[in-house]
Amino acid sequence: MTGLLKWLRWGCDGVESYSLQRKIFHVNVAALIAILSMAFFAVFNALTGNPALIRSNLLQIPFYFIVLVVPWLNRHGQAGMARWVLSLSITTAVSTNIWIANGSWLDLHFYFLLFALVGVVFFPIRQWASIVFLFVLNASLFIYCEYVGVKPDPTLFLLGENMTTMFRSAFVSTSLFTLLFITWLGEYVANRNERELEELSGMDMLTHLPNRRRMEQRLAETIAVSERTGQRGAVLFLDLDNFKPLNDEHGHAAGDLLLQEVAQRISGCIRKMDMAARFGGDEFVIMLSELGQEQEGARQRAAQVAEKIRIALAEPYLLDISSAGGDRESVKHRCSASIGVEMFVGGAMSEADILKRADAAMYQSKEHGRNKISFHEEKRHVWDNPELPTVV
Ligand SMILES: Nc1nc2c(ncn2[C@@H]2O[C@H](COP(=O)(O)OP(=O)(O)OP(=O)(O)O)[C@@H](O)[C@H]2O)c(=O)[nH]1
Repeated sequence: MTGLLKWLRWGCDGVESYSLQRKIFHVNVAALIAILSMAFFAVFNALTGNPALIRSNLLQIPFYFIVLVVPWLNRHGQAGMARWVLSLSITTAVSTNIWIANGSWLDLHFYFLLFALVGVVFFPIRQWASIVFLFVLNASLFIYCEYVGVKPDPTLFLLGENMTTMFRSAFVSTSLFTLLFITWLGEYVANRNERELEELSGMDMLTHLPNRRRMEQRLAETIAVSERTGQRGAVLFLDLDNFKPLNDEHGHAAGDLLLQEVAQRISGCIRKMDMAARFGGDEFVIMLSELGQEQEGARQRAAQVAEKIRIALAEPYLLDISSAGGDRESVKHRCSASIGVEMFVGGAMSEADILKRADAAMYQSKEHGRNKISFHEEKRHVWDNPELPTVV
């Protein structure tokens, strides 16, 4: 499977633009689909024993080789050539089949509809003339076959009625299914690229807060500074309580609005030198630095900020959302947060350990009835001291 994925990604590595990478990937995937479909129908054709269909199988042989060249061209930096080879060879393969054997009798020309549309998937939008050319070429071929018609080889009429219906349904449905698959694949890859970009940019696109990666980097830096200065810091792990019902009742957009409002309220409770990040879903992490060198004082300061945030988030939310009919309505919603806190000083613990402990403390808050703040208690967990039994 990884070998196949590597083959499908031939030519993508080293291409800077995500959009071009996507086009190259689609061309390789389409080449694979073309080869598999030709092979699939070749087996069917052979099984019928019909002379016209067997002749069409033989005529398709060169196209297997031509289409196989496509990923190879991509791999050698010839993405433009690969697009044209694929686009023209699939149209020619189907045309040959229609004019030499099938005619328009078996509805194979529905593939021209697919080819008319996939230009937009293969070519960058700025090459609009190529997209339009492929559209006009394939759409004209489809219209000609559908309304003027191409006579099939007379031996094709020897196929029984059932077999004819089966071929027709197969050609129409596989061409439409391929279109659906390629469109879905485009969406899937675009979404994945968006997530990757978000990750790289260090920012959460919904709330405009830093993301997990950025927070982990900053935490590592703060630990290093703390090692030098002896200044204590704290990590607050925050998870909203009963957030899911808001999504379920008023839709995802309402949930998004609430997350944005939560981000603003948290930002309003902390100093410029601190940092709040969205870790994903309804989880946020806040890092407080320079809380002083004295343990109890630092702990109290962290508790004050956590309490300020807890109170701010428990205030009612007025969400301005659109109803299904397009009207706008204001929804009043109440929501709270469970917070877990872990204190740190110097480099005794890694950033991953600190986050893990703050997360565990947050779960204590959930267990104790939500809308609570819990500090991570030393020696509570097995990983704190493997020699001690876990205290529950
Ligand atoms: N609107 C919206 N919802 C999201 C987003 N990311 C995750 N979610 C939803 O957030 C919910 C988080 O689930 P939970 O934390 O288990 O739900 P909860 O109701 O808060 O449960 P408790 O934490 O146990 O109180 C899931 O329903 C996700 O679908 C997002 O970006 N926007």
